[in-house]
Amino acid sequence: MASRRVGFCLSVKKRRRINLSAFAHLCAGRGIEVVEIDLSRTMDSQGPFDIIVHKLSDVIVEAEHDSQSQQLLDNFQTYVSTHPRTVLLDPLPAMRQLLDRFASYRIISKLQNTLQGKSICCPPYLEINTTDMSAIQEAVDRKQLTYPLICKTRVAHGSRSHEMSLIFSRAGLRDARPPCVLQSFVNHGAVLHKVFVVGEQHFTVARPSLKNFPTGPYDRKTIFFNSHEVSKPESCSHLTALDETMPRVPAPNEDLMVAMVKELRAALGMALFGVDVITNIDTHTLTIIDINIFPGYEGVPQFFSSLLSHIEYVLDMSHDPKH
Ligand SMILES: Nc1ncnc2c1ncn2[C@@H]1O[C@H](COP(=O)(O)OP(=O)(O)OP(=O)(O)O)[C@@H](O)[C@H]1O
Ligand SMILES: O=P(O)(O)O[C@H]1[C@H](OP(=O)(O)O)[C@@H](OP(=O)(O)O)[C@@H](O)[C@@H](O)[C@@H]1OP(=O)(O)O
Ligand SMILES: [Mg+2]
Repeated sequence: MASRRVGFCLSVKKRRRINLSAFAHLCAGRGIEVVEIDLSRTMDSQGPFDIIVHKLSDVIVEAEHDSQSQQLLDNFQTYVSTHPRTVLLDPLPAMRQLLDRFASYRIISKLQNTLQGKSICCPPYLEINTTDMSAIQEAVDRKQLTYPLICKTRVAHGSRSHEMSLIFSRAGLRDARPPCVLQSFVNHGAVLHKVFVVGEQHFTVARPSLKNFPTGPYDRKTIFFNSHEVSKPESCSHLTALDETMPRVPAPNEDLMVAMVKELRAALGMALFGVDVITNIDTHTLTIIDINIFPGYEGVPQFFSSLLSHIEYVLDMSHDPKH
């Protein structure tokens, strides 16, 4: 079998975390060569590639205000468009939707309609584009969003996108920093499930999450936090500590997760993504709070073997004359 080449285009942080040399070793046993792409060099000099696995979200976000990142992105895009036989995991337009929380919550809301009757939902939310306080207050009232509200930046990826706040009353709305999403906080017993998707497969891991709060509004100062302080495996924050007497919420139903992942894969047109779900402690409704591009897959020992099978599957399909 002729050797096949997989290019990886990742940030320094991601490369450090992922241990690419271990994956390269696994691939070598299947006649697949792994190449780390250096975006600052010409792509042609590093190719050819049968497939490119990337997480260009940082570069795309930076390209908005940085011409050097824009140049790197242009070079990458030129290579991709002049090499149509190179498969991209995942396609850039598909990935771009998830850089914008406005777009991703629209996708989740649609899914709620597609999976009607299956007890899956998206928390009620608003897209905020204005600094006009009275307009924000009026929109919150009109949409009947319940307090507390969680405020998330419109940009969904990159270091600044994880700074959030919990707003407890109308007065607290002044702490919202547009453009952002205001979303009703859903009590879920401080447990989050991360559903990590790799093509046809998915893996679910439990993580710490924000604790329950009494339904508002009430007079309390806005809490500012970084999402990575509350929902990483090692997170240990006063915001996640739950009262011992609180009943435990059931784990999400697996059939429901299968249906959710299938619909989302089709809706997104992506293979490598993560869905963060919580279970409403009152209604037991599965609630989708976030979708992430190429997440960390921490706690998924099968990630490498699963990624390799997916790459092989995609390459076989792309060489099959019937496709
Ligand atoms: N609507 C909600 N109701 C209750 N808790 C929520 C809600 N949305 C978010 N959270 C809590 O806030 C945390 C961060 O939210 P979210 O996943 O949207 O942030 P993120 O920065 O996109 O995270 P990630 O690092 O997974 O991309 C969640 O892990 C969860 O604990
Ligand atoms: O920090 P990790 O590596 O584990 O992965 C995180 C990833 O960072 P990365 O850039 O290193 O992939 C984040 O990406 P950015 O939003 O910052 O772009 C985001 O997708 C998180 O959801 C991931 O956490 P997880 O969902 O897996 O807990
Ligand atoms: Mg996210």
